[in-house]
Amino acid sequence: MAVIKVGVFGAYGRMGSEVVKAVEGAADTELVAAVDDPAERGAVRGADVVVDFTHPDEVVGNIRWLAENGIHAVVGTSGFDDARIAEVRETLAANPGPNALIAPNFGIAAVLMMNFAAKAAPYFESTEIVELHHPNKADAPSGTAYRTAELVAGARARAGAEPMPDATTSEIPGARGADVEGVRVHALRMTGMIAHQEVVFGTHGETLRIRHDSMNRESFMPGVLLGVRRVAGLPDRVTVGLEPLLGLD
Ligand SMILES: NC(=O)C1=CN([C@@H]2O[C@H](COP(=O)(O)OP(=O)(O)OC[C@H]3O[C@@H](n4cnc5c(N)ncnc54)[C@H](OP(=O)(O)O)[C@@H]3O)[C@@H](O)[C@H]2O)C=CC1
Ligand SMILES: O=C(O)C1=N[C@H](C(=O)O)C[C@H](O)C1
Repeated sequence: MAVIKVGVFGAYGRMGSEVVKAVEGAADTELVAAVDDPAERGAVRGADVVVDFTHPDEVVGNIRWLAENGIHAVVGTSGFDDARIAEVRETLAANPGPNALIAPNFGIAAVLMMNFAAKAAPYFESTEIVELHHPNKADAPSGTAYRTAELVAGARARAGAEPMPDATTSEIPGARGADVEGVRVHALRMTGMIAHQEVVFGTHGETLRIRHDSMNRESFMPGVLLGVRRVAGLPDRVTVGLEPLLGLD
């Protein structure tokens, strides 16, 4: 059995420490370096794949460094919009060899929640997203909520949906949440929470709620290991989302 050599960026953080345990616990992966300081990036030289769970301000620089050093990147760090994804695509194009997999959420159930939300969206006049996270989270809205809003907006556009009804003319700033491609996203930061999201749909006489809850951070690890195992063989230099690895559209 071929063993994949893995480095971890953000190794002492909430997610990175789980990744270290998962990589050490799997029979087909070997931990070569656990890095929590950008000055020590060089320790991952010799790795086939580096997993990044760091900070939205750091991650694009980390991916660039990995691309320049010929190492595949499996990225969970949030904070990616279209401009950042475009920057990563340019970086990878300039450095032939390694691939990057950027997954807004490595939870298999979370990926299914996003997929189901996109499928449901064309059938409802209104869709809004409520995400709930622990109060130590740096970014809002969450990467998962942002990605869900993009998927919902895309599905609505392809179906020729009208803009969602909303008569608000007077508003305390923020009361209606953030507007992501026409989809309202509301972010709660609560002690006691880990990572949760509800996509709320409404039409005449009916509503639907699709809810996902991460109960612990270990739950993300099967998705992370799947990414580690598959990133080198992905057909595209940059893959966004775990969907293609799960056979989802
Ligand atoms: N895709 C997914 O499924 C998931 C994604 N996430 C995302 O992962 C990211 C990390 O979350 P979380 O683990 O809670 O955050 P933490 O703050 O607990 O961990 C981040 C760690 O990264 C370190 N770090 C910061 N910059 C660098 C760098 N350039 N190189 C190496 N290490 C660095 C930090 O060190 P220091 O504190 O000293 O700065 C810290 O120890 C967030 O963006 C979060 O949204 C989280 C859960 C699931
Ligand atoms: O910061 C977190 O905790 C999480 N971040 C990711 C996000 O921004 O969507 C994934 C998950 O929600 C946990």
